[in-house]
Formats: sequence, structure tokens, C-alpha cells
Amino acid sequence: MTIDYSLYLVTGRDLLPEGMTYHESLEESLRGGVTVVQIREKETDTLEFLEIARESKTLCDKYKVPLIINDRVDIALAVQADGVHLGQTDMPVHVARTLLPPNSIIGVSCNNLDHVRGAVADRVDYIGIGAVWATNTKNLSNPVMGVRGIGTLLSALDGTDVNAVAIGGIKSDNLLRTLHGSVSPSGHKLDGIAVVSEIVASRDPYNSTRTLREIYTDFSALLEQQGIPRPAPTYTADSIKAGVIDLMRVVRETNPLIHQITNVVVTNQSANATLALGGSPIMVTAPEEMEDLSRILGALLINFGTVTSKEGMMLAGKYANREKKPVIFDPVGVGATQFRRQTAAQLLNNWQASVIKGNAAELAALAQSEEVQAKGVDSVGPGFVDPAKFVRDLARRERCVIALTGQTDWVSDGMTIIRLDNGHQLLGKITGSGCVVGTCVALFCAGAWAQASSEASSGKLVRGDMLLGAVGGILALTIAAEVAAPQAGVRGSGSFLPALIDALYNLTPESVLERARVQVFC
Ligand SMILES: Cc1ncc(COP(=O)(O)OP(=O)(O)O)c(N)n1
Ligand SMILES: Cc1nc(C(=O)O)sc1CCOP(=O)(O)O
Repeated sequence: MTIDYSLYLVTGRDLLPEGMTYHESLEESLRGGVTVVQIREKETDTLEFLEIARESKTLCDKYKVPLIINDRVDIALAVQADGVHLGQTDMPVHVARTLLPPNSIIGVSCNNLDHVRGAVADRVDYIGIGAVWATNTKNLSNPVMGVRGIGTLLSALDGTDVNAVAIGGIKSDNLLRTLHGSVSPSGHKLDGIAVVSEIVASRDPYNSTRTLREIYTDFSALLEQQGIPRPAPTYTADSIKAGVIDLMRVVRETNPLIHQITNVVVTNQSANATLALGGSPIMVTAPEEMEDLSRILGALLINFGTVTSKEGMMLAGKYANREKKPVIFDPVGVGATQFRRQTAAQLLNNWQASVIKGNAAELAALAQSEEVQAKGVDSVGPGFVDPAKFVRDLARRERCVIALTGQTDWVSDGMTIIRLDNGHQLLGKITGSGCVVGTCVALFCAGAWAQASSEASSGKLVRGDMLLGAVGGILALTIAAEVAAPQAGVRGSGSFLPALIDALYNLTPESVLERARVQVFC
């Protein structure tokens, strides 16, 4: 039997809202479009379980949706359910298979690679991987694994026909993030998501189900589009320059709010650079403010030069993802300490960055490459042998735009690779010029978001052309540096900084067109 696992409902009668019967809730969710139903009764006597299973079977048959029974092979047999879901300490798969009719569906819970290998060896039909996020529905015996943990386990299913659903804390506001983030590095994606409370605890299970379905369908459509090879390059050097000039205009016209959780060294100059380019800076770190801010910001910059509020960073990215706003991540000095490496991994597991910007050592550390070494927050040595390939591969792995900054800057979205050759050596003589690049990238990404904000909702996790945003931000700062450095009043790095802010303020489309040194590779 071919099963559509995309929206897998696991029941939980104790979560039903007051006044809603089990029957009503289940029928509404079937009408709304759940594609599989699992009856999960942890505390119920056999007789009551049997009655509930019978009632559920009648409803599921009416909507032609398969019915799975959690843990209890005997109940599955008694109501002629389509299959069973077994935990790691439940009846072994081979025993259940001898008891159940041929072609029954067997699913198994998996929390680590050994579980997945065991499930593949047992030739199960599907695995339930969890918990992806924290949940109040069940006391978990293992830590939550986040989207990256899901991706790792999905890789172990490459080349098999075992399906996979994720479970645990999945809600409409984190579903897109769950789907995006869990695609394995080899491109293996989930076959569905399993939810309890988002549907069962809802006062409107029909619409809660519809919302989840819509998000899932949009995401699947996007993945299909991405699978189609692009017939012709979308960008040329000229189209990039024209696009950047247009974004510059949008930023000045829309004055976007740029929320920056940044480090103490550069806060002031980042705020000034934001104002100079036509944006409006806000440097908030308190976790309590993140949800409200996410609704009004144009872009979020998370720079962890000094990690003061990890919780704030976690929440800010999560809410920005929910609003489909650009999230720019600048993992300053990520390779320098174990704490930074762990924090970066946790943040990226919690939200999806739209652009990750870093120097060679930072991006090498993120990619777990030893090709480039760090000294504190700086790179040492000549850089990557093949920076174009490096940024393209990391962009594919992180599913976002990667901006590698240095004497030459490289930007890629995983398909197009762009080389930029502007800048001035004085940029290396002022503190935090890399951090200000992050600010400029955030501004141009906010412009790209504003340009696309009327686009129909889609499976994308951010609206707007983030590749162009990243290129725009880098060009703005590096060209401003070229303009500022030869100014009469600039006598060294101290007088260069105010001249740089002036140059950002006075940056013209003509100087971008004239100076931008852009090469596009596909
Ligand atoms: C789809 C799906 N995945 C995982 C589970 C968890 O099952 P199990 O490990 O048996 O734990 P309990 O549900 O019995 O608490 C599931 N039920 N469904
Ligand atoms: C039943 C179950 N199993 C899990 C696992 O990790 O194996 S998490 C979970 C509960 C999922 O409920 P909700 O969608 O309300 O978070």
C-alpha cells in the first residue's frame, strides 16, 4: 500500500479543548486533510482502547485515511487497522510482523543512528524521528535533536525505501523551518510530519490542519522547483549592478529597521553605518522583546563577537524566520573557542540564516574544514585554494547565501557564485570593518525583503533575493572605502572612519556602477 505520510496525526485525548469530543476533533482533522492517523492511548484500559480504535477506524475508512495503532498489536488486529507504531522498547518488529496480516504498515521510533540502522535492517515502512523540538505532550527520555539531528538520521536512509516523519513540538510557526532545516546534506528530505497538540488541542482542528497542509505543500512545491536544473544563468554582472542600485534606492525610500544583536566593540559604528545608508538601527538584546520586534524589523543581524544573550539570539532568529524576514549571521571568531563552536551550532539548529557572512577562518570553522586557520577573530594564511567551490558547497549545505569576505569577496547561493574585487587596505586598519559589512548586508537584504514583501506566500523561508542583498551590502562598504580613503582629510585609520561613514551617506548609483568589480560564475 502506498501511503501519504505528509500530515500524520497522532491522537491525544487528554489535550482536547473543553467541550470538544474526540469524534468531532478527529473528523474535523480528517476533513482538514490529515493523511495518516495513529491512535496513541498511553493510560487507557484495553476495553476503552478497543472502543476508541473501532470508532477511529470507522471515521478513517470514511475519509480513506490509514489507521495506525501505537504500541498494541492486539488492538491493531482486533480493529483491522492498517498497521502499528512501535517504540524501541515495544514488541520487536519481526515478532509484530509474524502476528500482523501481510502488507501491514510497521513504523518504529528512532532517536539515533543505531535505531535507524536497526529499522532499515528490519525493513520497516517508516520511522518516526524525534523529538525535533521541545514538547509538553510527552516526557522525553532523550534530548531534543533539532533540525540538524533529523538531517543526520535522514542521511542514514539514503538508498532505502524507508519513509520518515519528524515528531515533537512541530507547530505551524516552526513547520517551514523544520522542513527546510532537516533536509540532509545529501538532499534527503522528510516524507511527513507527525503532530499531536497542534491539531488535537486546537479549538479549530479543521483550520489548524489546513494551515499545516498549506505550509507543507508550499515547501514541497519549492523543493520540486529547486530540483529542476536552471536552463540559463539568472544573473550577469550588469544585472547585479542594476539590482544593487535598485536595492540602494529601496533602502533609502523605506528606511528599514535593522535589528542588530552585535558586539560591544562595533555597536556605535554599526548604528552610524545603518543611518548613513538610510536605515534605522535598533540594538536590542533582551529576549522578552524579540517577538514584538520581529514584526516590525526589516532584517535581523546576529553577530556573536561578544555573546551576551544567547537566549535573545535564539528567539530573535526564530521569530524572524516566522515572519520570513532576512536573518544575517556573522559568526565572529567562531573557531576560536569550543563555546563559540557550540553556540553557532545551537543557533543554526534553532533558526535558518538567510546569509552567513564571515572571513575565511570563520567559514572554515563552520564548515569543519582545516584549510584556513584562525588567530582570534582573524584569518591567517593565504585562504582557500578554491574559494568559489568552498562558498558554493557551504551555501548548499547551509541552504542559505554564503558571503566570504577578505581582499576578494565571494558570495554564493549554492548555484551562482559571485566574485567582488572592491575595497581599500584601510578597511583592515579599523576595528570591526567586517562587522559593518554584516550591517550593510542586513540593510540591503532588508531592501530585498521590502521589494518582495507583496509576493505571494511560498515555501521559501525568507522573502526577497538574498544573494543580491549580500552582494549589495559588500559593494556598498567596499566602494565607500575606495571613495573615502583618498579624501583630503584622511591621514590614517582614525580619520578614515568618519570619512567612510560620510562616503556611505553620499554613496551614489553612479559610483556603484562605475566602480563595482563584479564577476559572475555559474
Ligand atoms: C510517528 C511517531 N513517532 C514516534 C512516536 C513515539 O513512539 P514511542 O517511542 O513508542 O513512544 P510513545 O508514543 O509510545 O510514547 C510515535 N508515537 N509516533
Ligand atoms: C508522541 C511523541 N513521541 C515523540 C518522540 O520524540 O518520539 S514526541 C511526541 C509528542 C509530540 O507531540 P506534539 O506534537 O504535541 O509536540
